[in-house]
Amino acid sequence: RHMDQMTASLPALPTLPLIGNGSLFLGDTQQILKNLWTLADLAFKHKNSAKLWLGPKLYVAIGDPEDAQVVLENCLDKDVVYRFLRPWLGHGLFVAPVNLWKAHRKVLLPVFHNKIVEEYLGVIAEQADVLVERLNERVDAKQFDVLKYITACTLDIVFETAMGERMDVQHSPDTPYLRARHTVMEILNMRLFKVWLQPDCIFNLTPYAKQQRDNIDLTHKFTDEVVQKKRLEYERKKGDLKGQNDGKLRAVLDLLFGREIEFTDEQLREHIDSITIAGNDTTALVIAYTLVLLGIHQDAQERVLQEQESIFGSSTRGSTKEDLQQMHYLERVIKESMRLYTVVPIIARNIDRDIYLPTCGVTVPAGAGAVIGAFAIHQSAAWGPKPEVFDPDRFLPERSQNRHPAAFLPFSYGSRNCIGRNFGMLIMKSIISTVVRSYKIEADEIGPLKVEMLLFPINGHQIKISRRTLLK
Ligand code: HEM
Repeated sequence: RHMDQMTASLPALPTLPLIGNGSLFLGDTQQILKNLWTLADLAFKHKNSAKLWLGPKLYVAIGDPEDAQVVLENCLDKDVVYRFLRPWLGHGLFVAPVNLWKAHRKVLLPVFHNKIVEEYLGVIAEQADVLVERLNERVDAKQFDVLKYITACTLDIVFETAMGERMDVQHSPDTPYLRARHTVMEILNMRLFKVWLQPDCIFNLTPYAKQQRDNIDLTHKFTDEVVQKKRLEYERKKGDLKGQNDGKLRAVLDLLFGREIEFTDEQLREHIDSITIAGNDTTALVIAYTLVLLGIHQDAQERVLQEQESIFGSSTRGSTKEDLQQMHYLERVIKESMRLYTVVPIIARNIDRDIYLPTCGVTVPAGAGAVIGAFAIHQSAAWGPKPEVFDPDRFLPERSQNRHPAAFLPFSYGSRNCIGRNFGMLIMKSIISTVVRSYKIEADEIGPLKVEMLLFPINGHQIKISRRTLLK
């Protein structure tokens, strides 16, 4: 009651007894996205925020950059909804409680510094070449879903750079480990949107609980073995190679030994699993959306190609960091793709103390949750008229300078934003550069979308490709 009073000026959709607005999350994943848009439209008609009750818990849905900024800068604790990830990711960075997160993020931050991730460009270039080779089977054929090709490629990149292990998913996509990962993700997704499966006491009675446990065990065992192997290597080298680089790739895991916090093997596993899970599907999806958008907008594809030719001539070699720095237009295209198709559409935080939101003029009470609608903010008034139009030049510096800094948050915002965002940009630019130099892409509209943990097109990322004649 007290919470309801404090937030009385916020608009709300009608509630039902007990479940409140829980019905927003009933139905298929396409319907759920439509419901989220209904909520966003309601917020836009008021001061860009609305409230909803999920069972006994109050949430404030935020569609305003200023209010999003206040929450993301001040409330670093993740919402309880992320608890489903705990059995899998433990206290890895993604779901770690705030105190532990602060200490660990400080140690992990330098590992994702540009200077380090740039060392991974060789791995990225190699895997991009394999991707181009694999796509060859689709040349001049009918439309196909490009996401599965891209996902295999980003998995190879993220695994090798995070763990130092070459998985070769692009050539052998069907392994027990990958199957287990997939099953766990499917169960987590299902639980997120089937509210009746959320209480542990009910979930544990279903066969999914055992299936989840068995598959999580299998993935843990896999990462544990890699961690143990790397620890042995680290101990062996510690004595004779102080500070020297033996020329081998320094994967994220290698860099987590001997730091100011001595991570246990379990903590290492939790961090590495979090990184490979947070870093893969996100990156793959943005690449796939961008390729489809380039297929739809031939003028943009032509501009990307011209920029590529000005950097590479007719070469199909991989990108260096200097090359990537010159891909200004491609960077704008990728940003526009992330704005229109925000692959992490919602960010949910726990409000751990009363917090005043300046735009909606409401103090949100401690104990409530905040749902930042990144997908809605990306199409809000902050983007001027026609936010639905694909226009990469919105990101030109002169057109960006008056925009609110939190109007664009594909990687979230504030100190708990995406730690891998620079690495992600590096991968995305590199891969798209290689694909566009090799193939001309054609595509139709993306069509209806659905929200699972991430945002997917119902009909997949359909494209048609033909080989570019100019390039060898
Ligand atoms: C286009 C690619 C990517 C997108 C759109 C993306 C998006 C995000 C977002 C929105 C968050 C915050 C999630 C939340 O609070 O609910 C996040 C966190 C995170 N991301 Fe990314 N990400 C991308 C790539 C990567 C890559 C390449 C890595 C690592 C290899 C990575 C690792 C992480 C980690 C570890 C976190 C948790 C950070 C923390 O809580 O301190 N991400 N990402």
